[in-house]
Amino acid sequence: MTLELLTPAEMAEADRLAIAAGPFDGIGLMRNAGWAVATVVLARFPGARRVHVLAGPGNNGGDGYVVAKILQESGVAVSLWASGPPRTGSDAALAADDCPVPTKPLAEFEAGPGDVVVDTLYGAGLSKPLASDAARAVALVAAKGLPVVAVDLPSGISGDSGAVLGCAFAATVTITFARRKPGHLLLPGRDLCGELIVADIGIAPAVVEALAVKTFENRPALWRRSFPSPAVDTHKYRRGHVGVFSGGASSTGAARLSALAAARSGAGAVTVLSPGDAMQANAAHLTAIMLRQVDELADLHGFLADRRPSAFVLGPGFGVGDRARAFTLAVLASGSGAGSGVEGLVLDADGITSFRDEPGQLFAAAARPGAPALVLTPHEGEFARLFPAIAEDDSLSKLGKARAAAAAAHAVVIYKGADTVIASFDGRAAINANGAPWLATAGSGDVLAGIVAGLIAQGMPAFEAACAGVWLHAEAGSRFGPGLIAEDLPGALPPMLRDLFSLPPQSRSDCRPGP
Ligand SMILES: NC(=O)C1=CN([C@@H]2O[C@H](COP(=O)(O)OP(=O)(O)OC[C@H]3O[C@@H](n4cnc5c(N)ncnc54)[C@H](O)[C@@H]3O)[C@@H](O)[C@H]2O)[C@@H](O)CC1
Ligand SMILES: Nc1ncnc2c1ncn2[C@@H]1O[C@H](COP(=O)(O)OP(=O)(O)O)[C@@H](O)[C@H]1O
Ligand SMILES: [K+]
Repeated sequence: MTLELLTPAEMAEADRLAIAAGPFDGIGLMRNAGWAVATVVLARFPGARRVHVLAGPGNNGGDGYVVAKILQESGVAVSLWASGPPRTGSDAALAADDCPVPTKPLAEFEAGPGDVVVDTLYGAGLSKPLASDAARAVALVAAKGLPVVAVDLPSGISGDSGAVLGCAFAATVTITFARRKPGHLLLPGRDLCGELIVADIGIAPAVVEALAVKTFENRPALWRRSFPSPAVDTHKYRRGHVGVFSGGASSTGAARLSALAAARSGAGAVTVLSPGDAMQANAAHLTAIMLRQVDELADLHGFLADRRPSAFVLGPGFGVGDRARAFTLAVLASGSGAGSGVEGLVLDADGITSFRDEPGQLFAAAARPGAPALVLTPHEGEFARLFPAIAEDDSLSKLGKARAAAAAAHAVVIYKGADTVIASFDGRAAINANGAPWLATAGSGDVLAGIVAGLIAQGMPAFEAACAGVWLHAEAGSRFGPGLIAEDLPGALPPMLRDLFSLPPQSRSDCRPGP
């Protein structure tokens, strides 16, 4: 499956370019779309008592007229309910002229048990909350529990953001065209699409390539090519060395979770950097992971000089304050970012919160030429602390917010949640969709931070490492399932890694480098 996600505007441009390039004109693409939908309706609902096609005023409605015609010609009982006539001269008007099924006003829509609804009210062109006739149809279908086949998107869902404008259908199956849209993966859109089918309607790959899309679904094909694989003659320090900062005596567990995850992700060496008062607690619980006392900046500089770490995690259980800020800025000041030295810093939890009053200090340090890559891993609350203006901007989707934050911070931002978005300051972004609610458990984020740092330490570029880490973490949680606690996650990684290494080598990556 292709990874590119097209915004509705990009999809409209793809339609335009495809029509210009041929062989299909607008009505040709619409007929292909209608056929794809009718095929799904016939295959999935062979016993439908009646199919109700709800047609809107735009080209989404145009698809509906094609579907109604094909279904009626296939012997299905069809009712066609329209919210209004299509705009004169549009492809939808051509489709309506060619449709033998009489239309009835949407405001009078009725349906009964055993019926199926095809939703072609609004797709990519949804621009405002559903009007009363459409909202009434949504409520009636929900009350009767009828299956809905949504075309392009369930009406009411924004293709850009996945948000519900007013109200929306909850579809059993959604058929979209050429490529998925962000609203198919972002919540609540993802949930309301039901099963998602991407139909080929004759838009050539070259058309999509011409759009130079920068938004992707996060799947292994996006980053598999740069996933670190140990050379046969490697040694442990060539596999990267991660330093994980521990909190004080009463909060050491989070750092150890990160450290274990970094080791499981393949880093050759991991050291927990512990304050003196927590050395005993850490020593009692570490085996393969190394331990070093770091109280002052001078201790950190000693570690940097002696052990040449390639990535750090700072934040889990660390405590909020001056010390977190000083260590963060020292790490960001240390790296060469060019193959030797510190390649990256994953700043999580308390590390993020420590900069709530002076985010500019962090962002300037990350923007310094040659600085290690900064990866921020905020959940919603932490995001709002570091990026309050972006968090409050209701015009931005989660995708837009993550992108804006990454640009502001000169960082890779992993905006966590059930629909985690990974965004880079270079404009690339990916939406993750393989997670499961079992991941919502204390310490789960600490493990994610460790995986990402482990991958960066092994030489994976920060955006790819962030995407790979999010995917592995989510996959581990989903496969483990009920009963998951954070301690289980590092140990659940090896089967995922084995699967990754058994994938055939890719000849190309779908992830274009940034500018
Ligand atoms: N030839 C083409 O351009 C093709 C278009 N396709 C279909 O065309 C759709 C996009 O068509 P459009 O751009 O016409 O967009 P839509 O059909 O989604 O709706 C746009 C129209 O509805 C109005 N509108 C938006 N939200 C409204 C609301 N809540 N209440 C009342 N009116 C509202 C807009 O002002 C506009 O007139 C796609 O989703 C896809 O289903 C496909 O058939 C493929 C080919
Ligand atoms: N409902 C959910 N579905 C999928 N993933 C989730 C869900 N809720 C949380 N997660 C994931 O679990 C992790 C929780 O991280 P975080 O909130 O930092 O927890 P903690 O601070 O306890 O470690 C994140 O990676 C997040 O994306
Ligand atoms: K629709």
